[in-house]
Amino acid sequence: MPTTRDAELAREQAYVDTLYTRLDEIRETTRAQLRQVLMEAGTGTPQSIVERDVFAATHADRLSRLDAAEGRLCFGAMDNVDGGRTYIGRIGLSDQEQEPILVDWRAPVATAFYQATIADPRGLVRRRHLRTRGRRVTGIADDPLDPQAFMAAASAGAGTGAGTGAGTGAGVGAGAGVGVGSDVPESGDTMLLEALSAPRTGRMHDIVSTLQAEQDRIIRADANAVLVVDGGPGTGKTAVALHRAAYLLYTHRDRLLRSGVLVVGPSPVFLRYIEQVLPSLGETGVMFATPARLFPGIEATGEEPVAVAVLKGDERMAAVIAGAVRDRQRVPGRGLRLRHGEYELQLDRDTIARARTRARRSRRPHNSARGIFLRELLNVLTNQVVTQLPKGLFDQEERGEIRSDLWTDREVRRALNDLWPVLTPARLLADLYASPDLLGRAAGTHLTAAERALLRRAKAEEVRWTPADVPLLDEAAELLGDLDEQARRAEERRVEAERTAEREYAHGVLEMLGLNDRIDADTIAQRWTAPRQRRAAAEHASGDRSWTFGHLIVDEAQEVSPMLWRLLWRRCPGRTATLVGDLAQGARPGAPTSWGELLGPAVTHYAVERLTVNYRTPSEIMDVAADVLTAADPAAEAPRSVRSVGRRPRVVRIAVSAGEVPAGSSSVAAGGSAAEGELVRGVVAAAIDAAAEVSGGRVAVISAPGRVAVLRAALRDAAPALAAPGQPDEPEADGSSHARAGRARPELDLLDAPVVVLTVADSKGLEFDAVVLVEPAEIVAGPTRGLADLYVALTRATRALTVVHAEDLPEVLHSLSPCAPSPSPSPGSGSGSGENSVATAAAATDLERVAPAAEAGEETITGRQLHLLW
Ligand SMILES: Nc1ncnc2c1ncn2[C@@H]1O[C@H](COP(=O)(O)OP(=O)(O)OP(=O)(O)O)[C@@H](O)[C@H]1O
Repeated sequence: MPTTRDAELAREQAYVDTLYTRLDEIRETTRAQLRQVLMEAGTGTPQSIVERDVFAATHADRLSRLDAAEGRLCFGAMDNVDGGRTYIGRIGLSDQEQEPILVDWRAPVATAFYQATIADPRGLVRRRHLRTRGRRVTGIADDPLDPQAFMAAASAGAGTGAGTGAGTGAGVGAGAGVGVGSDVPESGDTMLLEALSAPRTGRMHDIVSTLQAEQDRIIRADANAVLVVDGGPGTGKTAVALHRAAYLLYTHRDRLLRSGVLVVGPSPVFLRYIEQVLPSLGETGVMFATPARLFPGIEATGEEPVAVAVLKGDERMAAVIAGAVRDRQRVPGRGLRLRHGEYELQLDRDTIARARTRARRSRRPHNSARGIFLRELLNVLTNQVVTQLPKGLFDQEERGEIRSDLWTDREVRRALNDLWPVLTPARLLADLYASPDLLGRAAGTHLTAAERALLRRAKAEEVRWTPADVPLLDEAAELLGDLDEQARRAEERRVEAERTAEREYAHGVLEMLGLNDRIDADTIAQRWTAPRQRRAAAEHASGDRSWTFGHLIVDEAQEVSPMLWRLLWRRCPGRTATLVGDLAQGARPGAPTSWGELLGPAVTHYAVERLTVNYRTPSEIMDVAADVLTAADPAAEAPRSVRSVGRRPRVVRIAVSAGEVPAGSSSVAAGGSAAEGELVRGVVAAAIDAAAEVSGGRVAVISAPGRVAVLRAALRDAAPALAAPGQPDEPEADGSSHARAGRARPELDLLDAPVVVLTVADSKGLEFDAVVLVEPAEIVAGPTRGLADLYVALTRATRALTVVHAEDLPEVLHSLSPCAPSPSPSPGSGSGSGENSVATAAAATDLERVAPAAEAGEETITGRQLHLLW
């Protein structure tokens, strides 16, 4: 017998059917309009061509947004006090009479959907969530928002969590979730819990249907300011930042499509992890970059010791670079003597100094002020030649000839070039690192001798740029100015990139319209100028250092060094930015402890919004992580986990016979001692076990950098189906700095593997169903902020954490020690029991025979080179 709920489902299905029918109609109309525009020959007046291109771009844009809305087109509805109902979806739709039938989630009216609570119902009596699969409505969840209805629902569905005032986030109980057809009402919390408990796919998804009130407020905050979104791990900072980008592009579309939005994230793997979110929301006008790629033409893949990266990020380096540029504008103590043919010429110290002052006063960058300097000195030299000529006064034309003779004279030219050379940023920096004299003069009193020694590189040719070099190159470029040649090449690269992008785009459009056989992509790409403009923002940034963005979004902002901030503000001089981060996760030794300190004097006005609910890490794991946070900063507050999974972290201790040294980069690199072998086998077994536990989900093995290569190789041997085939063996076990040379970026495949081995730095911002954490003591003892790194590693898992160690656990992990209450997996966890792998048996055996570890050997994972410090 059909229930009320079945009737409700049928009613919602009918409405959703109407929406999809309308979506199909609009799509078909748009497709037809686009087809018509594309088939026009385009031989009219320039104005008509421009108009046609603008139409084409508008239709194509609209079509791609309509396509992106296909999945979960409508996900909710609001019942208003006046009896009306408003449906909320990924895009706005109107019927044939232009009456709205679906409201875009970003429209002002949709705010109530996310923010209404029982205490503040915002004119609503009920919020309804729709669960859909394809075009089918499979579930309904209601949040009653008027108190009487709430009481009624609460007594009808006691224990389901109905009416907890969804939108408040925390407090979702485990085990909620009711299938279709049940008469027990579901709430918005059920939907949230479902989303949070779903297996991870290696890619972040949009959260538009379950956004929480505190998140929504941030997304809709004023665009014209610097907004800091602060929050612990898993609080949705990244998700919020991306949804904010989509919101800003919707609200300020014209302005932001012209100038673009720049999103900076910590690593290529991270960018790959988030790349689908904005397209799934129908937005593409965003440029993504890692700090290593913010200087056009350079991909900074080198690595260097943490202390060097930290020094390069120090604001004093701005003065050093400025000093280096000034130092290359030389005035020799005794002036210059030159021979030009039969003429003896002389430039005394004062003359050169005067020319230099005049050039500097122009306030032009070095390479363009050079013209003034050279002109001054060539004039002086020309005069000297003229006065030595018997003929006396010369007219302008003859003087000009003398000048160009002087300039083509190799000796004269070399001497003048030496005084004020043409410089590229790369040349300036490479010379600086290679020469103690240059560095000494440039640094003046800004750096100590020990700091100068840190920057020193053996030979200029060996320079491989690191991420920390990028802001220095940019700083230098700012002071040096463009070389004509450089600018020309950059422009060529940009035009080529645009052409390729247009061809691909046109190809996609033709495929979509089924016009492949009637018109070719090149023809469209050539005549279609509007998309070129549309794509220009993103394309420009990779080839044009001077491009400025309309909005800047920085993820993991706590890692940004003062020098990198200088670069970022040059890219976004309007200072309209969303900066998301967590100071407690900062890896940089001596990192600032407040946002004010981190942002420095360049940003005097900013607002901080705090997210407090952890949507990722279950409470069983977060309890352990919270101890680490407290040890690092007793005043810090850990975010509250929104759910528990009934599974405590598992610990596998590898028994080591006395006398065997458990850790050490050299033994690790070489494949190691018997103890190392045991540890590696234990880790691989735990990873296989975890993969079985989260079947279909994702597992990360997180270790100190020195172990990554060995663990990857061992995993590939033991379980090739689980390891990514192309996993890079970086960073090198020997700690060499040539880690990523010449690779076709295989690290990007990492997210597609069921099990990946990562350093803490590479795992930043990512999440996995299960994490196997290797030798936490090594992570704590690393060259970055060890406790912060441990905190990051512990908070990556959505379901299961296994710690494998041979050394003693760090004191902060006391709750995991065998003496602490319930260290072993709790019964009924739905995991660990009865898995078919050897690993479970091995783990159990190891736990049983917790042998006293050998005295921890000398810590050898030291001075690791790290590429993630900016
Ligand atoms: N409202 C929500 N609905 C569904 N899922 C959510 C919601 N908020 C956050 N999540 C999920 O929680 C997880 C953590 O979010 P996110 O990665 O944005 O956190 P974060 O604060 O950036 O974490 P970290 O600081 O560790 O990088 C993601 O899977 C995200 O999709």
